[in-house]
Amino acid sequence: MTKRIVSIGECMIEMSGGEDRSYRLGYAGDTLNSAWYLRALLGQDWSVDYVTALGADRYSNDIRAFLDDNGIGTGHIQTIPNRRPGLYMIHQEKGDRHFTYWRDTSAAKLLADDKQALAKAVEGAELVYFSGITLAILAPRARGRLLGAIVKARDNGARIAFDTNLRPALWSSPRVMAGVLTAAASLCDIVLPTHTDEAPLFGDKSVDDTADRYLELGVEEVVVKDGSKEALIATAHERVRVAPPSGAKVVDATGAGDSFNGAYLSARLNGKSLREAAEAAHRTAGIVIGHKGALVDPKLVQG
Ligand SMILES: O=C(O)C(=O)C[C@H](O)[C@H](O)CO
Repeated sequence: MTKRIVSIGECMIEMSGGEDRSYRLGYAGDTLNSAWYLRALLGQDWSVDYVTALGADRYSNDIRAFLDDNGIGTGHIQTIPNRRPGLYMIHQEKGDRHFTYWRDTSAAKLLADDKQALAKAVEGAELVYFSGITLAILAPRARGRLLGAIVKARDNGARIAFDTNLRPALWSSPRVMAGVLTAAASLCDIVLPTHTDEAPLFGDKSVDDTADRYLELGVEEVVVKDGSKEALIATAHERVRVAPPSGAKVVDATGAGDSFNGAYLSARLNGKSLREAAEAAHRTAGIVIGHKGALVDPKLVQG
């Protein structure tokens, strides 16, 4: 029987490149990016569904077709007729990627408005994945509805994976961001934060501090990414440190963490150890950062 993964969040129109003012149009968003790499790396005994809301416009229809063509389930995507997808542009500055968003009125902001649709979307899932961006785009009551559906899925046997994915620009204040992300993480089995993003907000002095903070909440497996430095995978019984392969060429770091998560989770679902999963994750992220935009041809990461 096919096992099910559900990833919940926002897919946007992505404009990458920008040399001579020419851009490449793609579709991306952190939770979709992870779903993309999960789809690329898992066998056909797994189905990967993307849960979001889109409009009925041509770009929304293109996104649906793009997901369908690439084997990502669209059956639980809601349609909000008077809304459109959000958009973001990537620019490179001081060795890192930066995002500018047009997403304030995107359809995805309403993805948790229909409680029943949400409950149906996560039904029977083995793994539910979401992120701090998923929570950031929602109104406070919608956040509560989403977390309610996630708790219910967990009670029914799903494992819950969460990347805190800090985006201060999407939150009303750092205090609200820290409070909501901490509360959400406490409901999860696997949390995949990025140390350098979390350190200024939570005062973590090391990757171990970041891991300890989530372990203390009761999270079973904490996967702390740290850019080009070693990742730390921590459980109550084990701490594994895995360095990325050296010599990766960075063209565009967009999607590095998301592809790491997708590869890590797919390896764990395939029964790999913490170390093997982190090695596979670094390998995949190392390929993704060599290309523009968040999503690379699945064949490039399957080898
Ligand atoms: O920043 C966001 O909201 C995005 O989802 C855009 C990018 O695809 C994502 O951040 C990359 O991690």
